[in-house]
Amino acid sequence: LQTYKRIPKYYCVADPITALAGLIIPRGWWNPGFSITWNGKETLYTVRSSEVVLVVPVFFGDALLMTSSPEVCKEILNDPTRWSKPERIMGLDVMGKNVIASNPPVWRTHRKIAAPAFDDQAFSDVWEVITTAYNQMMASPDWKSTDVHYVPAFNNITTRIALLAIVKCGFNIPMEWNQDQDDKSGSFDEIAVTLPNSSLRHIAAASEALQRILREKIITKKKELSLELELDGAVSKANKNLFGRFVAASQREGDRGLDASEIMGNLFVFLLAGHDTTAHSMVLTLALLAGQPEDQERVHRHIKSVIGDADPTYDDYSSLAPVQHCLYEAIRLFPAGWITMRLSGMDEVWSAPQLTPTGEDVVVQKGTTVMVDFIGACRNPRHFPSPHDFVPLRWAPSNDPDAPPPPSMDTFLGFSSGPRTCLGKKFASVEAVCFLTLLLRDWKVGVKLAPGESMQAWRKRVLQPELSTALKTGDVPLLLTRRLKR
Ligand code: HEM
Repeated sequence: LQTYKRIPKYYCVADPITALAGLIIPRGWWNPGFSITWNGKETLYTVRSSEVVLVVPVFFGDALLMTSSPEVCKEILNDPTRWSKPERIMGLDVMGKNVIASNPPVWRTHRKIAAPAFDDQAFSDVWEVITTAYNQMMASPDWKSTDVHYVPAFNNITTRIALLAIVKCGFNIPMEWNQDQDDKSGSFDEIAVTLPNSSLRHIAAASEALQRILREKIITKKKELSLELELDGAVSKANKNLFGRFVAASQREGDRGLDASEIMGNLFVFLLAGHDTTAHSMVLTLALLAGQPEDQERVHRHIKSVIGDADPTYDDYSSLAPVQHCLYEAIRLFPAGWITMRLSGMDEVWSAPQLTPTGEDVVVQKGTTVMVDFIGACRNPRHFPSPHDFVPLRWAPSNDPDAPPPPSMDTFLGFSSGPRTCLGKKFASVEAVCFLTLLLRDWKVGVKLAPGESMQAWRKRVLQPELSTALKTGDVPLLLTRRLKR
């Protein structure tokens, strides 16, 4: 009641169930039942004619503000010192402090170590890993022997592809598409079983298996790096990835550097952040393209015009922009990182278009928790006309002088914004563009409708993501038909 009295009247008070009741339970993200459905999320703001919504808990917990205003979101995200991450989302530090679950100055140290690992060499490695995995997949009897292939859960395929990319390129640890999946002990396949199911109650289980695997690998890596430095005076190219960088930084700085738990903490969150997110974005892109054959044909023709029947190389990446547009449009509709929270370090006044129905500014008191709502911001109709439609072409510059310009990358918050913007943005884009290019070159992606079902009904039935630590799809069934080579 005290909180409620402080709230100016013009804020909308949201229905606590629609408005993410799970998050206001004091156990926060660790609430084992934490799982939020998609229902109503797209229209949360438009039905209230307000880009700020206040969530008032009915029984206990603090009120919190949610916003879909890209202008306000950017203002918040641009200043991680004034707007810190609240304790309640620090649960991701189960294995140790890390770049995601920390605030400045600790966050700055971790980010500085990790950022250089995302360079052109890493992206070119990602490209190669994905191409090899795709070709191994196509050579398997399942795929080779048929021209029409029904996959009941295509998300399992994209999940393995994404795991391969981060494990091989981020950690330089051997893993193959067609590795014997029966022998999982001590390998990343062991945790792959739990990781895709990354609701937080599964994370604890995954982290135990991962700790065991990583502890051994860190010891081996330390010995390897010491030997390299002794013999060559420098760390080899093979160790200039995330794993090598975190271990090398801890050795270099000695007691002042990262300890073993911080190395593990970072490797764990990179696996998590770099795995599920990209996997779901790739399968959602395919599902949306399956529902819009004209867009799929246009992209297929473009791919053929760039690479013909050959495998693409990393040099082709920038020529494959239409594929990237489909990915961005899928992320815009279903942002894998769907929300983040910040705590105001001082009193603030927000001033932006359509923040409130009356057009007034919003006063935010120090200590208020704000949910930066990436779903709301990515579907904000001021920036994205027809916000709920899949329109890959909106991202393409048009020759028509009357056409609206493509959305500015500055207001697209699918990968967040500011100094804490997603570190893996290009990694994810390169990985997804490579995989989608190969698949769309060779296969027409469609769906199997239930009797009497329309495409719209299929989309409504299948594309109902669950909002957990990341936005995730359920099983996405796809029907693939081989294209004839010309
Ligand atoms: C389509 C795929 C992806 C999407 C949509 C995505 C989205 C996001 C978003 C919205 C954030 C901000 C979260 C917050 O502020 O709480 C974020 C942060 C982050 N992402 Fe991604 N991400 C993706 C893939 C990746 C990949 C592949 C990696 C690593 C290989 C990665 C690593 C990170 C890291 C380390 C952060 C934290 C950055 C910091 O706080 O300084 N992400 N991502």
